[in-house]
Amino acid sequence: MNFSSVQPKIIVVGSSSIDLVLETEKLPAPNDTVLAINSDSYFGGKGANQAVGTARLGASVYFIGCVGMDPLGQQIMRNLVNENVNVGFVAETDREATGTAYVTSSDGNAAIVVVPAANKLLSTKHIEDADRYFQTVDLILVQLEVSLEVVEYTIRKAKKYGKKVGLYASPAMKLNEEILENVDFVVAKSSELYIVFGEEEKEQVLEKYFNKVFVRDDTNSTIYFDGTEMKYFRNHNDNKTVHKMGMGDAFTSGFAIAFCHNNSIEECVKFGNEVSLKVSTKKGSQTGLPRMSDYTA
Ligand SMILES: OC[C@H]1O[C@H](O)[C@H](O)[C@@H]1O
Repeated sequence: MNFSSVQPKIIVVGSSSIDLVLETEKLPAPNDTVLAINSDSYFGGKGANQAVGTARLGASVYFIGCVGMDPLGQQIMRNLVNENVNVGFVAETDREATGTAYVTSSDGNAAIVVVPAANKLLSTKHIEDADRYFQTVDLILVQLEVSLEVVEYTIRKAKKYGKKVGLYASPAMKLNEEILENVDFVVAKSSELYIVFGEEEKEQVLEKYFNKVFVRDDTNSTIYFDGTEMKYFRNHNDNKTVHKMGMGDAFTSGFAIAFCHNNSIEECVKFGNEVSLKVSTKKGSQTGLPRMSDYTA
């Protein structure tokens, strides 16, 4: 794994939120009432998680998102600044509250309900305002917690300037061919593949989008097709896994950093898995994200 001395520049377009996590003995079944063992709040949102993930790994990161003009929005802004993420393009709105995610967590597994709120007000105008920065960065990262219109607009702008784009296809939705053609890598969950790609079988999807689609499951394994054979890598440590939330964002962050440093696809996947494993050892989507010093010291 090679980390060149050139600092990668990344724009992350996406959501930010406060995650309210209720820990329970078991995830409640429909119509159940269960008691929480404890409750806590963490910084989250797939966009902000990836902004923090890539910044901790040494990138210069611009986050483009939208928060409410409320105390939670201020906390998110302060956290991003503390994490060395540039917030010059984060919009603040008085029309919606800051996004939140309600999480029930048991045995490390999480059931998440996202309230997009201010995140859904992120518009193509906000992306346009950052136009000149798109020309200067190495990679743009997007996920699906902001409007599809914004995601598509971002990808088109990135391509206009010949920039690389990575997409974490979560929460899952059907992606159109234009998106799939124009992104350089897509991270998707195994259990949601049929939603993102329609009816196609996993093998078919991976072969069609070889070296482009990376499918993960919650045992922290990643599978892809390299043009010749299926490749499968797994980093797992049952004893240390306390929290599976945020593993996809962490994988995407690690993959993105390795990609910006021009490593092979295999190295990108291995590093993504490693970063994802780290985040699973602490509660919260951002807490356990590793720093570049963990790898270069
Ligand atoms: O990917 C994990 C994230 O999904 C949800 O958006 C939560 O905010 C959580 O931080």
